[in-house]
Amino acid sequence: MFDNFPGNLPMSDSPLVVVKDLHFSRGDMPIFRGVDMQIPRGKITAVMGPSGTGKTTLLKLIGGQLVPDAGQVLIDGHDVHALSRKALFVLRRRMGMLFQSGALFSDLDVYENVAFPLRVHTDLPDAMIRDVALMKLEAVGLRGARAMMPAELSGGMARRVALARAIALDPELVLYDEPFVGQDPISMGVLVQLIKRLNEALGLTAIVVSHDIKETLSIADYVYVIADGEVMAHGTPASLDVDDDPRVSQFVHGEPDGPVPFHYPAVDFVTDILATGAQR
Ligand SMILES: Nc1ncnc2c1ncn2[C@@H]1O[C@H](COP(=O)(O)OP(=O)(O)OP(=O)(O)O)[C@@H](O)[C@H]1O
Repeated sequence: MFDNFPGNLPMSDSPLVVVKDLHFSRGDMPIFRGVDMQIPRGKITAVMGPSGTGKTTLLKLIGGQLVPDAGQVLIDGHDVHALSRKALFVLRRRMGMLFQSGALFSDLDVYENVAFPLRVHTDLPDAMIRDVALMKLEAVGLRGARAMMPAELSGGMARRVALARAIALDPELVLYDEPFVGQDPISMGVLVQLIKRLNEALGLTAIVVSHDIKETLSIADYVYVIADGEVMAHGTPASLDVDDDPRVSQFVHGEPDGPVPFHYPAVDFVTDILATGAQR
């Protein structure tokens, strides 16, 4: 009876997430013009591309926070945008999200931040919540910091607590949006390894959106590069490294100059400067 309920976990080699001919616009600005992707199970897939290309938007479409104009996102065969609210809620429990803006609750200590999703989404007794929360904090190396308040944490520690919270419900799929942003090289290295280790230990499927090309490629099993509303390239890090498309090469090697423009589309600069009147 519940065979096709999104809470079920069929074992399969098929991709966990399939994005089919996705179209999405913001007002009259097209963001995606037919994006296709397959996110393999149990692997880390990186989504990269120039700034403003829609990577965060893509994660929100996958998570069901945004609705596409056309096309589909299938998670384990379930069309995310065709689900009832209840079924989407159940499906979301199988996803952990570590968003750039996903700040910790500043009035809850570290322990309560990690326990929060368990309290909201489960009926577990307190003793079990404690075990799970401490296990997740142990996994990110911060069991000893359980009584600290978010304001007392370094940026790296805060990101690790947010990660512990994101995996509190044992998600199958974790969406990371710029997990390394604002980190010093040491805490960045710690986070990179942590994401890799957690993925292996918990058999997670991860989608990582990041500008930190070197770090992300060092842990990614597969990479999609998106630009101009489309998938520009995809493959393993090694195959992209030797891709001779200059746009892919510019991106993968982090070169500032190349075919991928630095500027957001705008009218000609001189025309803009010479324009008169009060317009901005
Ligand atoms: N709430 C919103 N309303 C209108 N436009 C938006 C909104 N959020 C994002 N956009 C626009 O959608 C486009 C894609 O944004 P998005 O944040 O997905 O890009 P990104 O690739 O994640 O960027 P970055 O790498 O710089 O974080 C941008 O042009 C942005 O200005």
